[in-house]
Amino acid sequence: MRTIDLRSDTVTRPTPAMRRAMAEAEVGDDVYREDPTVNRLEALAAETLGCERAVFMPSGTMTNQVALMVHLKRGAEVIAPEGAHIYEFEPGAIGVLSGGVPRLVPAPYGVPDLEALRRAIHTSPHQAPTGLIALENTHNLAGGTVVPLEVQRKVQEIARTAGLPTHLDGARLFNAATYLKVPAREVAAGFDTVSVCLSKGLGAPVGSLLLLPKALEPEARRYRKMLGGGMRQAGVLAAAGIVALQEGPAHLERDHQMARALAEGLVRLGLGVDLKAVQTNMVYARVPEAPRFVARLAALGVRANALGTDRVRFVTHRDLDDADIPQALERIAQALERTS
Ligand SMILES: Cc1ncc(COP(=O)(O)O)c(CN[C@H](C(=O)O)[C@H](C)O)c1O
Repeated sequence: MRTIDLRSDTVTRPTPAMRRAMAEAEVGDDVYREDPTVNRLEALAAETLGCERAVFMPSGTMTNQVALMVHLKRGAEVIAPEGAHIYEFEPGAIGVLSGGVPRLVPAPYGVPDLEALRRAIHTSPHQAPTGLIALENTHNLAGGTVVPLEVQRKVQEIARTAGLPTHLDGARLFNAATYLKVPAREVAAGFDTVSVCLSKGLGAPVGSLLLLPKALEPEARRYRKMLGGGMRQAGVLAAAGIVALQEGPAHLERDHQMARALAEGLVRLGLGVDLKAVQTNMVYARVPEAPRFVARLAALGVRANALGTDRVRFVTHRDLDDADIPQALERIAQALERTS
């Protein structure tokens, strides 16, 4: 029986084109900036996203945390939307690596409440100073939801007025661009730093990029090295990243359509799904005793992640066959029958 893996788009495997590029990659020592393929990837990413420079790193967590280290002084606050990955799933790194303090603001569907965000900016000497405003697009825990460009621009205006930098956790920036039907550079526009993952929906086996101004690059590279992210012949990985940037975005619309079909099927099965939140490649469903349900589902050959006791996340991606979603729905129905 074919296992249908809906745990995350991080499970995507390198394509044959990526493997060929990896095998043929020209390499050098990237710590000395001599890996031609890493240099090509970084130049391509900066050009694609309309930023001055890009730094290749092993993970999205590292790109986010290096950005926070560049922006934040110890004891400064980073304002972020509730459920932000930089707070929820980068295990305490904010406090450990940058000495920053998270200040979460309400963000229904991942869209920050602008009034709450304005109020969260500290100026009193009795409080931690605000050092950064961060957004997440798409927003993972909110459901893979998209922050509208005009909201991003309003947040950037608030930050500018307050003299604050901005960071975008754009792990799934290309999913947001696909949903908005705009070039990726429009989603990245206006932020001081932007993280973009190659290893999720774009399909690369490893890696993320931190997009940033030239002036911040030396510090970002120093922090990357400090964290052990200085890589040697990383062109083998960057070669796949180039293919992912060039070919990956075209597959995302299908991922979104599969998620929509899955969501509608789950509703038909009686599960609680907020269809308004199903905008890209994620579906969150309310399922009683979620961990037990996920275990039963795994025994039926469908893998998904339980969040807490009553939510299950399903994520679609390019490695799924067209038959996988209908097949997954059949197996989900079986798993549900076993509970009744
Ligand atoms: C918005 C966002 N920003 C950053 C990251 C970190 O990327 P990696 O460190 O896993 O490369 C993730 C990974 N998300 C992973 C997933 O969704 O399966 C897990 C939760 O960490 C993310 O969703």
